[in-house]
Amino acid sequence: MPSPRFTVAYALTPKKTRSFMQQKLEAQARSRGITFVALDRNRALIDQGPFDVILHKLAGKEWRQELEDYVQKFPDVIVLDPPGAIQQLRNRQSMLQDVADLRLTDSDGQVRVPKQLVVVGDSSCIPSSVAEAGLKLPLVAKPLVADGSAKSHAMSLAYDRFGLSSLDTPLVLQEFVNHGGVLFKVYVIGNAIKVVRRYSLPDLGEGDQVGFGVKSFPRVSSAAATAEEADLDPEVAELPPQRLLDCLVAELRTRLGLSLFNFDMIREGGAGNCYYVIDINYFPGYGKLPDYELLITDYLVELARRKGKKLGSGGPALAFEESPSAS
Ligand SMILES: Nc1ncnc2c1ncn2[C@@H]1O[C@H](COP(=O)(O)OP(=O)(O)OP(=O)(O)O)[C@@H](O)[C@H]1O
Ligand SMILES: O=P(O)(O)O[C@H]1[C@H](OP(=O)(O)O)[C@@H](OP(=O)(O)O)[C@@H](O)[C@@H](O)[C@@H]1OP(=O)(O)O
Ligand SMILES: [Mg+2]
Ligand SMILES: [Mg+2]
Repeated sequence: MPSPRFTVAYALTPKKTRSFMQQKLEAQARSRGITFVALDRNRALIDQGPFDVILHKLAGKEWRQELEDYVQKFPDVIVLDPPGAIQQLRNRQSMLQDVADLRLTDSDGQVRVPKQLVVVGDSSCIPSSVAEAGLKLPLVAKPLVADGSAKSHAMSLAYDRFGLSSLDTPLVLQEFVNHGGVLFKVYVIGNAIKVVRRYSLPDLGEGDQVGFGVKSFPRVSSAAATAEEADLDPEVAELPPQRLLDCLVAELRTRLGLSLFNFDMIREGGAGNCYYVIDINYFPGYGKLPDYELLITDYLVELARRKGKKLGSGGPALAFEESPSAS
């Protein structure tokens, strides 16, 4: 009798499909009884399947409706993650609210969010709003909406109040926190947590780092280049305490209702135990994470176990295997 397989359908952008659906993931998953199936976006979702899991990162009301209809028809399907929960991360105000509410403080450190201000009105009011809110310059200006578009990643630094009114609204203005030029990307995959170091913006306010007006800056921390091997100051490079991360992740998983996300964390002054979460991303670039195929597969196997499915092996995890056989 053929061994039961666990079918994971995916609906991702072409860019995400390329970075995530690597051969090593498909091979690893197959060797443990899991089959990936690309959803056909030209056909109604409800006419496809059935599937055990739907992995997705697509925007739009239509897609959301399709998912809801599918869940009604197949209530046993696991949707990673529920669209309603993902929605919270698509706005940089609601994104950090759970971290702010958490007020996490223990013997290992504190976790905060930078002081921030949301401006939705005319940009001419930004200078007075900043003064009224008591925000300290320099500020990071971020588009309010984080919908994955290139525009939603267009960041600027405001060194002084001149030029603030030239910024595009709606936006979030966040106090810049000096952190030694390194940030920690904390990846969450179910119960698994992986932390990597990435280059970040240098500290501001010293020597030639003093700027004027408002300047845009590139996507410094999402580059594939990691700061893992770099010759960093050991204090700056020291990872956040594991216990603090465990506690933070457990809380965020519950509060956000998500199991696939990452967040950017910085350490104030590059030393000490005061941390800030500055960004949370749904279904981030796992493909850049070493051994991500093992972590994703482990999580899917765990989901199968929870569904009471005993998985048979689909063959060896050899990277040169052809596409998965039908279930
Ligand atoms: N409050 C802050 N203090 C200091 N540096 C910051 C702050 N906010 C952002 N940065 C720097 O700017 C970068 C971009 O900001 P952010 O992570 O919010 O943007 P993003 O486009 O959502 O990033 P991602 O590519 O991770 O989705 C951060 O990785 C960090 O280097
Ligand atoms: O493109 P990459 O692989 O770098 O992944 C990035 C991902 O883009 P993708 O979803 O198009 O893949 C981004 O998603 P959107 O906000 O743009 O939706 C965001 O999650 C980044 O934080 C990810 O970078 P990471 O944080 O993992 O370094
Ligand atoms: Mg970020
Ligand atoms: Mg982001």
